[in-house]
Amino acid sequence: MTAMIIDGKAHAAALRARVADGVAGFVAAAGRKPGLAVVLVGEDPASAVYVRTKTRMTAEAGMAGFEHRLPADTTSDDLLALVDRLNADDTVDGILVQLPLPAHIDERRVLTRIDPDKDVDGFHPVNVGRLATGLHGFVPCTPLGCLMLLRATLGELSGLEAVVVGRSNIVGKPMAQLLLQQSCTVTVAHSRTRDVAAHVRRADIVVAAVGIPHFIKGDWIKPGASVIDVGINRIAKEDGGAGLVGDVDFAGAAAVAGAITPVPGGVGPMTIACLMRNTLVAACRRVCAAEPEL
Ligand SMILES: Nc1nc(=O)c2c([nH]1)NC[C@@H]1CN(c3ccc(C(=O)N[C@@H](CCC(=O)O)C(=O)O)cc3)C=[N+]21
Repeated sequence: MTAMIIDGKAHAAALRARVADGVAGFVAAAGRKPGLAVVLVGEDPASAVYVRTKTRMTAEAGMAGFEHRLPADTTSDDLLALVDRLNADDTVDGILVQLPLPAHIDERRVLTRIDPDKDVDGFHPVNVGRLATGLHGFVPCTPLGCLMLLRATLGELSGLEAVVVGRSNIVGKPMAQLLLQQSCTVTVAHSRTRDVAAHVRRADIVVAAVGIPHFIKGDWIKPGASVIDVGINRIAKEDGGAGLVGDVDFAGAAAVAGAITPVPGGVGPMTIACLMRNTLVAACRRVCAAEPEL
């Protein structure tokens, strides 16, 4: 193995420590804590684990967490009414509605109901438009975390060839926007791309966000490239237990890449740290129109 392992857990802990410092300053100036409301509809066990982690890290950063757990048969109208109350609540700076929502709820309607200035997930079309046009808004936490890891690993990204594999609204599209903003030459590959391997072979930066275990093979990676693996796939292990693997064949890619994120311990922890960051930024903007350095 030749690649440097990008320690997402360590980068996330450092970011959360910077956020905690900023939170202390905010509390001293504003006389209250930044507040994050997390809404979970239904009983999906994986979602429940993420929400618990988010709530714990919110408290560790010195922020106020408001957890709203609603039953799986909650109506769209009830959920929209809760979003309206959170929008109007001055102690709530950030609102996150955990996805996926149950099938009977219109996800788009719920996400567009969130006040864009409290939309710490960055999923509201207003924030998508802000990102695309270079205005201050909220950037989705997972691609923001990926960008921070790339900047920490490579420094300046200008002129680099970047390939994003996956075109979701949550990761692929905003990731491409962020890399374009950094003056990378950006290619977005997806399920209809004719020769994904050929595109990946040209890339100095590979961001894998397809949701297919080990989709990206080691021999696709250009020697020395930086590989960011967004995939979190739960698979059955030979011993009968469950394991987490990424979208990249880690062992194969690590033999040729310059740097690579592991799964777990790569992008995942950065996602939550960026949520803390976005919540502090939301609080600062709402109270004093200030932008903290994070
Ligand atoms: N509105 C909304 N916003 C989200 O940001 C959001 C969401 N819905 N729905 C679910 C996904 C998933 N997600 C993760 C966050 C952290 C880890 C994470 O920290 N993972 C650990 C491992 C965790 C484990 O062992 O299961 C790691 O990769 O090291 C994973 C997944 C945020 N999501």
